[in-house]
Amino acid sequence: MLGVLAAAAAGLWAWRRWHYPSFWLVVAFPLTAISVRATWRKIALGCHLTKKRQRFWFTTVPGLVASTGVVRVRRKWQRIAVDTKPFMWLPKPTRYGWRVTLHTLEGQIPADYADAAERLAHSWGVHAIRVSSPRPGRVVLSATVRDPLIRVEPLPTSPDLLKVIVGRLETGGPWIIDFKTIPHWLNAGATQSGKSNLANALVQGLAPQPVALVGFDLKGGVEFTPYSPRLSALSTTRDECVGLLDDLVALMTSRMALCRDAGARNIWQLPDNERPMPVVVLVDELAELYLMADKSEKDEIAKTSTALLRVAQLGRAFGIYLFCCGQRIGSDLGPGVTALRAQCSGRICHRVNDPETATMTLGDLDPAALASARAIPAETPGVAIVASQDGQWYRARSFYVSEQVAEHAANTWAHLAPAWTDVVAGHVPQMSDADLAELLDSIPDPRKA
Ligand SMILES: Nc1ncnc2c1ncn2[C@@H]1O[C@H](COP(=O)(O)OP(=O)(O)OP(=O)(O)O)[C@@H](O)[C@H]1O
Repeated sequence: MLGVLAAAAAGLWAWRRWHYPSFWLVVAFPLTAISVRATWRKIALGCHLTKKRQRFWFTTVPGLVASTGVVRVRRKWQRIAVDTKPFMWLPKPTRYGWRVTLHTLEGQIPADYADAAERLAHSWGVHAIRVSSPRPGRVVLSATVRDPLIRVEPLPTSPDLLKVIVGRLETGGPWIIDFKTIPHWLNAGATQSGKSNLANALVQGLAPQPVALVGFDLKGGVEFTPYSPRLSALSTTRDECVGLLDDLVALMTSRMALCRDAGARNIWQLPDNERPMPVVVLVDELAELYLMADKSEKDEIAKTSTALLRVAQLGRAFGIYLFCCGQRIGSDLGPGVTALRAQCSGRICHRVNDPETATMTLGDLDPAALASARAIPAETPGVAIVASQDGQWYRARSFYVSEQVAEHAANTWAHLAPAWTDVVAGHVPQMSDADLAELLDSIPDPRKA
């Protein structure tokens, strides 16, 4: 008997160890679902999610004090106030845990459940609970049993232009940076938080696409110089930055004229053979563009700041996109930064040292997002809070892309880098849709690299 039990336990352990997804579905999830349903009343009470409602109560021993300790029962049938829990549907399994729909009680809003999320997670012993509301009166609790971002496996490359899969969301879905939907991005984080790794993932993803890449690297060029074969332009000093920004503004003005003459509102409405190549501008250490060593730099900084802001304001329609990285992106750097931040709807906040940076990067998001950003541990570089236009925020982690891998991609696809003078002169049209589809289909899968 003992031998059979030991063999069964060893079998279950091996099953869990070698094929967790099927073990979760067949063994662990049904037990978890039963336990979630069985404990809901007590947990809802402990998390203050119940409401008092009048109910008929039957007691076999009139005269005793009822279990709530409040009501003295005099008759067998009595109308008393009882704690009612929100109605819970059956939990459903997900890739990393489970989710369940609840009916809110009168006067409750999804924020009440979001406030209680941490208590719920501790009560059920899960990694995290996220709250969403698909429609009024319903709240969905999504539980992740284990942190899915401890280890992230690469995904296939995206088959679309200007779309790069850079990591995974905590939901298990891909973390996509899509410049066509969200043209400008801010990527903030303390040192060693994973900002450069994300930029590497972006370079690796964009290198095989027909886009012109431009780098601003005021860390003396240490970050982007290895990728220079695939960059059409790279500036590493303040002077070079001013010149390159002038080029970008001139490029934008000429594209504006092109669109106006063709009666188009943006470059994507132009015919195939006239559409210019999109430009992605990567900025590392944004603050350096705004820092003033002495007063003689004041005019130069004002010029840089205005040009960058113009690119951010008007670039979207004319195929110029920004990806700005920095340790601090605060208002103390001047009004130019605040205005630029307002134009960047894509926000990525890696681990930060001070709550202020999280607030500055993630803006007026849900306070839970700020708390989550501050709680990112140093042991998991690359984990970030990502906010985009859908108003939702997600925990996500970038794939690990070493400098060598990104450099290899930059060298492999160096022939796709157009000369900057040609881009500025408008001599680099975008490929036809058929050629573009063929090129994007030919990109090798990074999982096989
Ligand atoms: N997604 C990830 N998975 C695993 N390791 C990562 C990931 N992202 C970053 N790292 C590791 O964390 C360390 C710091 O990353 P990175 O250089 O990108 O940080 P950073 O924020 O750019 O730092 P700094 O501002 O000092 O340049 C590196 O050793 C890198 O290999």
